[in-house]
Amino acid sequence: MSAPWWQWVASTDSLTARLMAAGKPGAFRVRVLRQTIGLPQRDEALALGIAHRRYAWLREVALCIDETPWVVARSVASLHHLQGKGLGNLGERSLGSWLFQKPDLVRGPLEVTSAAPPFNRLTLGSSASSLWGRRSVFEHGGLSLLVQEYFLSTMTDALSLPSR
Ligand SMILES: C=C(O[C@@H]1C=C(C(=O)O)C=C[C@H]1O)C(=O)O
Repeated sequence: MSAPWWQWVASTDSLTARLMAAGKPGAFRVRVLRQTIGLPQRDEALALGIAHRRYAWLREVALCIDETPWVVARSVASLHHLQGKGLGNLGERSLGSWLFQKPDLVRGPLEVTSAAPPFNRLTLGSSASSLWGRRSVFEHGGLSLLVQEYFLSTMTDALSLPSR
């Protein structure tokens, strides 16, 4: 991975904050693609240590600058953990803004992939392709939340980043 991409992919602070800083003021927006109760994929359940045939909270978003998706993300949490956390009302507010306010927040190790997002609808039907993906588990107040983020080729063009 090139050094400029490493700066993005290996960062452990809020990606929302980084994207806001990289775009023009006010240009950042979370577009919710899907938020639902559904079955996690097997690898997601494994990463969270939950049963993969148990329903979970799933949220898929595009993180956009000027309406162009730069990152697509899918987050997964067990329903049991979610109770009383108020995540259902998040809407188009960023999960990152919510998470990074928690004083007890712990982020597990990052796993990185060059594979495309395994969730089809996140390709958005656009010509953007995913260059790097990563995931980690956030822990806060008994909640374990798997956040998977895929960095799109649109960022390469907009920020003059290397091809990988
Ligand atoms: C985890 C963060 O939150 C971002 C916001 C998300 C959302 O609103 O669903 C999903 C993934 C993120 O990249 C972050 O800002 O670091």
